[in-house]
Amino acid sequence: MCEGSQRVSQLRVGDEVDLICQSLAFGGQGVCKLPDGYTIFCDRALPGEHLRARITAAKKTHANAVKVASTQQHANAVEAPCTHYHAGCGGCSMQNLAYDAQLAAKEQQVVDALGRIGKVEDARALVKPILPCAQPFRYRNKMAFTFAPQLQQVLPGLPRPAGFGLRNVSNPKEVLPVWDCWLQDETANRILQVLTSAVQTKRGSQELPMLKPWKKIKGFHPAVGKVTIRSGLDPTTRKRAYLVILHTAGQVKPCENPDEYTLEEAAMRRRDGLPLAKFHVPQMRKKRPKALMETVELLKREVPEIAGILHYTDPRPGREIEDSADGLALIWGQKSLMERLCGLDFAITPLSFFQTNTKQTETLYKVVRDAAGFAGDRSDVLLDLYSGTGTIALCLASRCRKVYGVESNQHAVDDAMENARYNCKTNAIFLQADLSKDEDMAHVAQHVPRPDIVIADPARAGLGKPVIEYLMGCGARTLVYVSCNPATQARDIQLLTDTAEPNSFQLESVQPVDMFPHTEHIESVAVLRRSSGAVPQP
Ligand SMILES: C[S@@+](CC[C@H](N)C(=O)[O-])C[C@H]1O[C@@H](n2cnc3c(N)ncnc32)[C@H](O)[C@@H]1O
Repeated sequence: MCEGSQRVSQLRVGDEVDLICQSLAFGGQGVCKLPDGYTIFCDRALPGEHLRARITAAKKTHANAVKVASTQQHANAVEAPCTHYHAGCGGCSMQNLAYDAQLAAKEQQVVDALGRIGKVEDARALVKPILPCAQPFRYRNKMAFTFAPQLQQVLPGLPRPAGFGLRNVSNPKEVLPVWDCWLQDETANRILQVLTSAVQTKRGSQELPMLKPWKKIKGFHPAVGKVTIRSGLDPTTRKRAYLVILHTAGQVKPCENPDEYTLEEAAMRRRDGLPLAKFHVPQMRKKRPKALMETVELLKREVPEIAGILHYTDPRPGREIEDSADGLALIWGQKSLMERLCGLDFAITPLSFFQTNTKQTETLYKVVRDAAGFAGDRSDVLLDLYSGTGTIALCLASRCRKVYGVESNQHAVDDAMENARYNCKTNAIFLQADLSKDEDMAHVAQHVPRPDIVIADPARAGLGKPVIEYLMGCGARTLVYVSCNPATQARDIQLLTDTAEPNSFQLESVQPVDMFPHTEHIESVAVLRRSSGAVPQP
């Protein structure tokens, strides 16, 4: 609602308007409406908040805005604890909303998507109360920070040094300096601080690869200069261990005749009886920038918890390591970590997906386990679609006769097989297939026996047509659909529960789980079942 007399046609970029935020949209922006129904999506607006906002983009259908100030005290507003949030950091979107209110807003988004997109009539009754995260800060085991040759100015008159940070919510071209991110632990923040200090030394600023090579590349996008910090659990010391991955564009080539493992790492892993991760990471070439090696020494000295440092070069900005491992090179230490989930040990590599909130993943998997409805006599065949490194399939394997995982990323499939061996799950099989392709889905259907239970945990795009068609005909009695996007989940639920289809499922419940407090991200687990009469015969 617009409290001023401004009309849509008059809205221009830079205008300020008084609004009341009605709800949160998927993506975390506040939804505000003008009297004629025109929608303004406003960053950082809280549901129910009266605010003044500045228009940043005005289109025919809607406008975007940033909050300038609250105009009335909001009942659920709290003081955000993080300094960077106040400065406009885009890493969190809701730190100044009380955690209970964040949970209520996320739960409501799941209900709304199910009703509006999924056309589910009794959506409110089917959505269970959202499960909160017991540790709402410092929960992420992986964060990426962007490098900027000039960070955003913190105060007028102060210099703009080089460093690492996160994008400004209202001006994504600017990278805000970040030294204490409340989403990751203190050790990861120490790594960030050491790296920023390294690029601010004279030699560092001249030689470090994230500064140099990208300048030579036409059309370079600065997002390519970044650092990823990942953590896992050292199985021998039971302490957190860290991988640092420096991403740059450019031409830093690995040596021609690389060993698959550093001798140091291989000896260490053999001694500890750990699996030698299968993926191939060449050692970085001998001639390395001096500043880089000084930074490595500094990191090792200042943060002894670091287990390995890698370098990823990519001439195509924005491409993720998971898409192509070609440019990955080991600078020092080990190239993978371990993490413990539901009593099993998993290898974490830079090449495959791993859930970023380890503790809350155990809550999520417990929901999946309880929803699966096992026969109880270990007779079930379970199919885990979009299986990543096999974590769900392996956590449930002891309750099944056989578990199958299907995943498009070959590195993740290799990790899953290694994880199965390491955890002695001899009834687990993992296949590589691109589930968006009919021929790959047909191949899976041919090689996997009729499943009793299917778990599907796709990326944000949801299930594709080949998967929906397979699910309708596969005969499984239960489908547990884990989603990080309530909109695509609701769209798929409508297709899977279409009563015009003889083999359709019935939606039993949807359980939202808060995996990512203070951010807009929403995870939900939908349970769909078929009555035995509707199960197609093979
Ligand atoms: C949200 S992750 C879930 C992974 C796993 N279930 C877990 O809990 O760690 C989605 C996975 O789907 C995989 N994926 C994405 N597109 C795919 C496709 N078209 N076919 C098969 N797998 C795909 C990704 O590589 C990723 O590992």
